[in-house]
Amino acid sequence: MERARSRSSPPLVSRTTAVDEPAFAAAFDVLPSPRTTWSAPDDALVLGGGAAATLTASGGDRFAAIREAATELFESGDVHAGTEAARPRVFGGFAFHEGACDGDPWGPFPEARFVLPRVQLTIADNGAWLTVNAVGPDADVSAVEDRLAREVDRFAALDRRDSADAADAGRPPRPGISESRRTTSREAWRESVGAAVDRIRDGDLRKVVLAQALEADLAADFPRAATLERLAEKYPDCHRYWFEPDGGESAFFGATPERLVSLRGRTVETDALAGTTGRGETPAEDEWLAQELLDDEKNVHEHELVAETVRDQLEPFAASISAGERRVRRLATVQHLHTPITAELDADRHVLDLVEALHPTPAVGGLPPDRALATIRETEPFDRGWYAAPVGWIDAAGNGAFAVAIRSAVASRRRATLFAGVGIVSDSDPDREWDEVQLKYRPILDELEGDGAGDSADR
Ligand SMILES: C=C(O[C@H]1C=CC=C(C(=O)O)[C@@H]1O)C(=O)O
Repeated sequence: MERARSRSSPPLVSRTTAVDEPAFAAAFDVLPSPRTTWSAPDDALVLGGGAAATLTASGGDRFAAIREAATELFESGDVHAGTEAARPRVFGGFAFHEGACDGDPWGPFPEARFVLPRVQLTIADNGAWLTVNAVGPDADVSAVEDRLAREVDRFAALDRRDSADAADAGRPPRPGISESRRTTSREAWRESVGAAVDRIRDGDLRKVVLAQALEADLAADFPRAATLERLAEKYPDCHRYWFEPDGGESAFFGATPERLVSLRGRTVETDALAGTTGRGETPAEDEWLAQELLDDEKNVHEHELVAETVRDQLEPFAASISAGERRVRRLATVQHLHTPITAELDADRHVLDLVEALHPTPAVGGLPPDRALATIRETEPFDRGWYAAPVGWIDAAGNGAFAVAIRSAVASRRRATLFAGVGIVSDSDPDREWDEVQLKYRPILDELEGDGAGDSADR
């Protein structure tokens, strides 16, 4: 089993200065690969370019290995961050399970990979900040300060942030899809959902989340920055992420409504999110669908299995746990049942202890976890890679925030592979679950299909 390794060793030097906010696309395009973006509803937007340090790991102990490597990286630092949001953080993610990155399109993705950006633009409530980080032999204070001065000049020459309308007018169009292939035919889907339902009715399983993948050939080059901007406008209250492995040929990205866990000090916030319906054509229809979802036994059962399990998994770490009221979370393309859960820890912990304990929640795995995972591996004819796995950041104090990487895809210049899944319980109907998968492709598919599109891939 590979151990986590840092390609450089501490100490770390980090310098930050305030800058005028550039246009997102201009900043994204000027940053070197590997690029990272991270944005959460209650967090700053971060754009990272290059790697001052890269932590990778694989195997069953990948969470512990990354925790150790991050702790070592942050052990000794000479940091002038200027603002909290620009403090050194490593950004990245994990594979769904061991061996999940073996097949296409996951070749360039390790089973765990976190990057301390070399150059980082942070856009926070208190302004825009530019940071240069260096680790090991590069960690010379005057070299870092010189590099920061050069980066400040480079960023000062970029276009300023436009109004949303002006930015939209200047963006490349959506690429369009010339051809698409599914991993799973409707017939194969009916069979595997039917088999899962039988196992649930026999008492062998309680729930399993089965997913599909959709590979789309793009009719034009994938417009990376424009896609991220459009997702930000359409999904402002989702976690949005972009991770490039080495080489920058492809990237894993998405806009997920599901937080896995955030830890600040001893305060934990997490969500149970499961149970889905569509959006209505009118506000009244939306309300009707939301009420139907709240009253629907199958969806409430599917949701409660997640909420209960998240509470149970936090229990060993917590001095107290409280769950909010179950309600409907409305997104641009779907509505979900949502229960916010908070806890106070009984001792200091690293965020990765919680990530490891919670992943995979039954919103993306199932119950009992081992049997559900075995069912997923036997049933799904593709590798999940980082789909439905934890993505997020870690800081020097062991705080962090992780989201569940759903509503996601891997994209290269002319191809994208999209992933989406559904929770199967005893009264799941294969055709309704099929339709729900198609709804869950929408956030990414909407950004790929051409604007005039007769090229829809998911009907
Ligand atoms: C597994 C996915 O969604 C999960 C999150 C919210 C609702 C879900 C559901 O209702 O089935 C899924 O558990 C996905 O979008 O790929």
